[in-house]
Amino acid sequence: MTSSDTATWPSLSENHPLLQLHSRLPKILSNADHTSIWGVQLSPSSPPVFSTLLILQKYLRSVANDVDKAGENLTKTLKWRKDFGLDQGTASEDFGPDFEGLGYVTKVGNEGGSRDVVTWNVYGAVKELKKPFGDLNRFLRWRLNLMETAISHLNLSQTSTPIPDFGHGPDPHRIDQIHLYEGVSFLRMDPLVKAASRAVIEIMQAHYPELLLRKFFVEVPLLMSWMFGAISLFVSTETAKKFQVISYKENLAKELGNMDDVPAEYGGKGPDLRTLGQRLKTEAHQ
Ligand code: HEM
Repeated sequence: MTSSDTATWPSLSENHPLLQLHSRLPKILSNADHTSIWGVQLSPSSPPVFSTLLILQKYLRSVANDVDKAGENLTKTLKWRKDFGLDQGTASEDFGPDFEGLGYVTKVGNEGGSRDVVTWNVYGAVKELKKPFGDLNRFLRWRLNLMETAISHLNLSQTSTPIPDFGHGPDPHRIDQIHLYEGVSFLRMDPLVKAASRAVIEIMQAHYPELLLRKFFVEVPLLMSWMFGAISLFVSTETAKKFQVISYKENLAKELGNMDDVPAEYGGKGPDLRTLGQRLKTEAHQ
């Protein structure tokens, strides 16, 4: 039993959309033939389990409490997770040298005194596009592995922090994402990058609702700033509102609101990304 199983959700009226969606779980789970998501085992038991409500809340918030739509979307996600082979609890895959140095997960302290999970995508470090992007399926497995690792650090099955204000306040269980574009040397939209970014955007939109806190695009070369508008066209308005372009990498720490957990290269006082990423891994195993 986890601490989340015993935590109490703020009391809800009988007709609350969250309880309506919860009552549909047995059908959703049997239709999808899959019950796990982001480290949480969805449970239809009553009284409802805290971690199950946290997941349902995200699905409801992403569709303005439309219970039918939330149920449909959750069913699709669970089916997709099963097909994609997520939640199998196997040892983490080694993606080899083509992905070396391209992605990190760290934590950055926030104003509230806790720490936000952050994913770093160092796309500017890609020298040969074919290496990470040539095999779309392999790239997707790598990118989603980074996302799933970041989510695992939210400890959704353990937490007892509900979304404040009966689900209307800011969701504390979200992650920051940072794209580092320094050194990008491809001035046109390569078909491989186009295919990879479209596929990730689609999957994130369909299967990772309410998980993005903020998204930073750092050191976008002036000649490529048009790409921001072009790619943002495929993203929902709600998501695009969370985007921020940072022209000078030294300004990133200030925007993140933390010095100690951000590498000196990005205006902080912390060590490099490799060290910070390793630090989080060690912490998680303690
Ligand atoms: C050739 C260099 C580039 C590569 C390899 C690249 C790669 C990617 C990939 C793989 C994604 C999918 C989302 C993710 O992984 O989180 C993405 C998304 C995106 N990229 Fe880039 N990109 C490049 C250049 C740019 C530039 C110059 C801009 C301009 C700011 C840009 C803006 C965006 C935006 C707005 C998204 C959508 C974000 C989202 O919804 O997740 N990209 N990029």
